[in-house]
Amino acid sequence: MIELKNIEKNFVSNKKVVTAVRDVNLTVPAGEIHGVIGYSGAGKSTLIRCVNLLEQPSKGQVLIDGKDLTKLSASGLRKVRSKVGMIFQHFNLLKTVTVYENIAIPLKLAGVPKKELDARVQKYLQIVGLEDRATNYPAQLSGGQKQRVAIARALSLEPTILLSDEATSALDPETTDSILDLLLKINRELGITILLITHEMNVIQKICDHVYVMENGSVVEQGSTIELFTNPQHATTRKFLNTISQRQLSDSLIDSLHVTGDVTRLTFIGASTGQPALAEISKRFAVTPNILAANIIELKNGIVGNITVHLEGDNAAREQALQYLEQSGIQVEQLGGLVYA
Ligand SMILES: Nc1ncnc2c1ncn2[C@@H]1O[C@H](COP(=O)(O)OP(=O)(O)OP(=O)(O)O)[C@@H](O)[C@H]1O
Repeated sequence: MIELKNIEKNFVSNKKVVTAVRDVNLTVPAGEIHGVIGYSGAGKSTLIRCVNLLEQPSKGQVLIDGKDLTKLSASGLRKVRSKVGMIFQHFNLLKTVTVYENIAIPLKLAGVPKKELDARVQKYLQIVGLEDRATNYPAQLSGGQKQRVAIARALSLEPTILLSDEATSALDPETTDSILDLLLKINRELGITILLITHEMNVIQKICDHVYVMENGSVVEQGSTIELFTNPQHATTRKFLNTISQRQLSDSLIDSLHVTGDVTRLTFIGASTGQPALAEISKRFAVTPNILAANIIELKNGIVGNITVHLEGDNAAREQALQYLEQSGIQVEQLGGLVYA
């Protein structure tokens, strides 16, 4: 379990104090995957580097499995740090040695006996699917394969926690997916707790249980991934969600669709995604729903469907139809400022 309590980090740059992280609190229970998302400069890297004290926080406490890292001796800190692996955007592999040595060297430094060392390297190369690449050099591997080696290197020290600093940001979408699948597999099969930072909403969507949105050093919104995808509160969260599915239709798009009435967004969560809700309101009330946009988003812990409709019908019929949808567990939200004439 990771607990950050009131973490603040200040840097002095050109005689000015820059507060990179301010009063951040977060708890990642054992076995979960939590993600911190934010734009460049939000403070994500500084925050994640505070977790293993690569950055010493200016204020606050960092607890790993209940132990406050800021209060430990150097040897105590080394012991707790060995439970915390880390992977990076640019992989940080040694270029002049083989894949095998990249994994073996940190094990030697950690004092793992030679006999066990070989078994560990083979085991983790197999877990990341690179057992046939042991004698290759990093230059002979693709970006995705390099990240797999970095993951094997981190796992071979058998941590309980993995920190991921933009691990997929240098990869194409398909390779990103395969690395995210690998992170999910090690979370599920090895029970490893993961805290990641990213600027990509699809990373949050695919593997996170819980999300923190960061801006100017602070967490401006947090919640379960499903909560954030269905009921975002902060403008920055909404902007990130727009990168996955367009939440708001612009006035010009509505005009171009010749829509003259209400535009309503319906959000279906879990079981409600299977309901024939639009067919039902057409049958029950004197309304005609025209679908303007629709999508379905698969999250780690569920499915969220969105349909944006233009609902035709008189005021009373539309009100009854929307009430019926809400009573069926569907979230109803009016978009734009258009009022039915
Ligand atoms: N060593 C440092 N000295 C001075 N200022 C720093 C230092 N490291 C980070 N900062 C400042 O702290 C703020 C947060 O930076 P940080 O790298 O943590 O953000 P980020 O969200 O990870 O952004 P990016 O994704 O671009 O790395 C920025 O204003 C940055 O300039």
